[in-house]
Amino acid sequence: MSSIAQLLDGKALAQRMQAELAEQVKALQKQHGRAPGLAVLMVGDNPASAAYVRNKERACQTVGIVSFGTHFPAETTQAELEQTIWNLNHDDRVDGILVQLPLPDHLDSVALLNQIHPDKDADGLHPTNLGRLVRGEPGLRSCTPAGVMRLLAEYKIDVSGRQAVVVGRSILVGKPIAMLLLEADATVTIAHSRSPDLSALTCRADILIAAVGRQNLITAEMVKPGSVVVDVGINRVTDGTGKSRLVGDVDFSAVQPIAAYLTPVPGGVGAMTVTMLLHNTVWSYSQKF
Ligand SMILES: Nc1nc2c(c(=O)[nH]1)N[C@@H](CN(C=O)c1ccc(C(=O)N[C@@H](CCC(=O)O)C(=O)O)cc1)CN2
Repeated sequence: MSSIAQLLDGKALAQRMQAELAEQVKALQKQHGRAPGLAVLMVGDNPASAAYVRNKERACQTVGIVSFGTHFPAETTQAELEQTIWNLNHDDRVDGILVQLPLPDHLDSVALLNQIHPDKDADGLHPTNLGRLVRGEPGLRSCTPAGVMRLLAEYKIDVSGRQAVVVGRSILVGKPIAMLLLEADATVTIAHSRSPDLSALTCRADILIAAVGRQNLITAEMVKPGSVVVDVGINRVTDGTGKSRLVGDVDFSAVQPIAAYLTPVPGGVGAMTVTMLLHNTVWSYSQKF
């Protein structure tokens, strides 16, 4: 008899966490006389980025974080953005700063992220915070990877001593999630576009993290029966009728009868990303007192 994977419901967990954060923010505001503040820098008119930024601003409102939205035209220069970050670094009302990615091609995103003060680095992408992560020290953790770990913990999925395979090596997801899994005592393999025989690696995984951004990259044959499959992919596809929808990197319907746990897209990891950003902003604020 075949069973079906239990879905890891990121949307429900994100809602519960936001309710808790709202209580925490209310108490902190009462105690310290101001609410935490988050500044989101968006450059250009990428429609997906604009939607994510709107979601972030709405989520701030939900939990009582003050959001300082800054939307710049696509032709904004590196120097102008660096000046803005300098101002935000020195603004006492601002506890978290993030630069919505991707940026237009003429901008150097790495150089820009490096300008954010590490204590206000709400996305956890500054070299200091990535260094703290590697050293296992407290610090701001990247939102999507932290959301994955929170989701696994919620479902009491222990990764200690288990084989984890991360497919993808981005700074935003692949590398930090690998470090978080390692910190939680998993045996971690990072696979990428140059890894030969990807299936041989993924089939060994007790915990499989797909973070590439390619629809149906992970097929049923690539999944170990009874494993935990976490889909971090966000791919917008258009069907025959012209309707667009969001899918992950995992062939969901084929993998669902094989895995023990599986994250849906949407409603899985993506739903946790914004909540972890709010969590980071409140954490940065709390560190000041
Ligand atoms: N500075 C950053 N830029 C980007 C990040 C990031 O973490 N920091 N990640 C992505 C985009 N992103 C946040 O910015 C993000 C992606 C997806 C979701 C999300 O809620 N997904 C939902 C579905 C939403 C929908 O229907 O469109 C889900 O999967 O359930 C939130 C945030 C790239 N840029």
